[in-house]
Amino acid sequence: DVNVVKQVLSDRSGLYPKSIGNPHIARLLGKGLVLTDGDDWKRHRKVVHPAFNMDKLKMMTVTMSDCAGSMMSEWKAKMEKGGSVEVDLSHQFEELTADVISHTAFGSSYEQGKKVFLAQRELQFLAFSTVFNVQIPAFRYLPTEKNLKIWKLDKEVRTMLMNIIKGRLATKDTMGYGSDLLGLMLEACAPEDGQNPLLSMDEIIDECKTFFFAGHDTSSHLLTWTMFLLSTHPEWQEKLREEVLRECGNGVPTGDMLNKLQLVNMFLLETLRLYAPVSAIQRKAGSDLEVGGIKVPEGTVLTIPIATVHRDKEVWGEDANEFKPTRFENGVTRAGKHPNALLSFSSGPRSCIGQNFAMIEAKAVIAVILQRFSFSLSPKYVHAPMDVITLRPKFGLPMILKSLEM
Ligand code: HEM
Repeated sequence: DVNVVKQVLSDRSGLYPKSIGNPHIARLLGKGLVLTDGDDWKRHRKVVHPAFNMDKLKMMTVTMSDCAGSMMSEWKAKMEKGGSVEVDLSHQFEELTADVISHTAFGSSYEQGKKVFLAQRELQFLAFSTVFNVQIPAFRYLPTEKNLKIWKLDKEVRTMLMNIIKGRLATKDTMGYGSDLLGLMLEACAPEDGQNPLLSMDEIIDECKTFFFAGHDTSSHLLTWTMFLLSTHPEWQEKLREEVLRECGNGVPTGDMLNKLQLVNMFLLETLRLYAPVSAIQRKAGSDLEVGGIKVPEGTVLTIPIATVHRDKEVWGEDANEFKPTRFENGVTRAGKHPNALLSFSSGPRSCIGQNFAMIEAKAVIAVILQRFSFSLSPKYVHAPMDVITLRPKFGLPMILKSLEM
């Protein structure tokens, strides 16, 4: 029931704190924005918020398109006679979004940032390999082979991030903090008149780790499912290409140009509805409560089933299971029977802070691909969406791309 979902997600009084069962994930993100609650969360959100200011994000579009440009140059280099190539887009977008987040978060410190990303990725794989196991609290303190590896990697990530941050702080008087996500965050957290910085070194490190965790797979899967739907709806592929060429020509799209891509926007929203990269989120009851008329004891885990709400006929109409981007032509709040029915980025105070970043990135990447390539699904593709924390195609997304350049 979307009204019950709203009751939970719009709460500002701490009735429904976050619920994270896996201790490795908690360790992975530490005190970053995703896992904090209460006053700590408010302090973190205040510091991170300015980094996602729309004007700042628009300036990052060139970086995003440049990263996509390098990916497409590799496709061109592999092209066979006749100008076509088959690639696994799911894998390509994992690499691309890693590059984008490393560049936009760490700018001039990109090389070190990429190393952090790779170490953190390994840490993530180790943490997720136990996500569905029964959690025995004492196990996380035992020096098992896996725990030793996790502790070593964790220390490496921390040291690398601390060195990047210390470097920034050392050069702030001559070069400023920098205009990347890290620089903007350091600026917002700088101490005023001899007071302490808003976030400690450990908390800034945890925010950097959170950017990688929260902003990588999610963005990558949005691109993957968008390309899947564009290839299975060639008439939409044509319409979107026409719009991109009309608004952006053949050059690198600017933030303002991307803003005018209405059909692309509608297409992305419909993709987010049918293939939401995060298909469920969790909270717990902070005390004995009543939720949707049901008595819920303190500590009960509440799961918000985003994917189920997104296909609910009572909310979206009889065509809820159909792919129909035009349902968003009058905006997100009017697409369903409830204004808060699209939950891909959640809603309320704890909604995704990176949603504008993700939408701009998706528009920039899809626009430059449409400018240069037409594409169709490879016969090798097997439709098997798999939900492991995020929703991905189990066997990848093999796609045949054809160059549109003469
Ligand atoms: C298509 C891409 C994305 C999707 C679908 C997505 C989805 C979500 C969802 C559903 C939540 C709420 C989680 C919960 O309440 O348990 C969330 C929160 C969050 N997301 Fe995203 N996200 C995306 C991209 C990003 C990016 C690019 C970043 C940063 C670079 C980011 C950073 C965050 C952070 C920090 C939070 C926690 C916000 C808070 O609790 O105040 N996300 N995201």
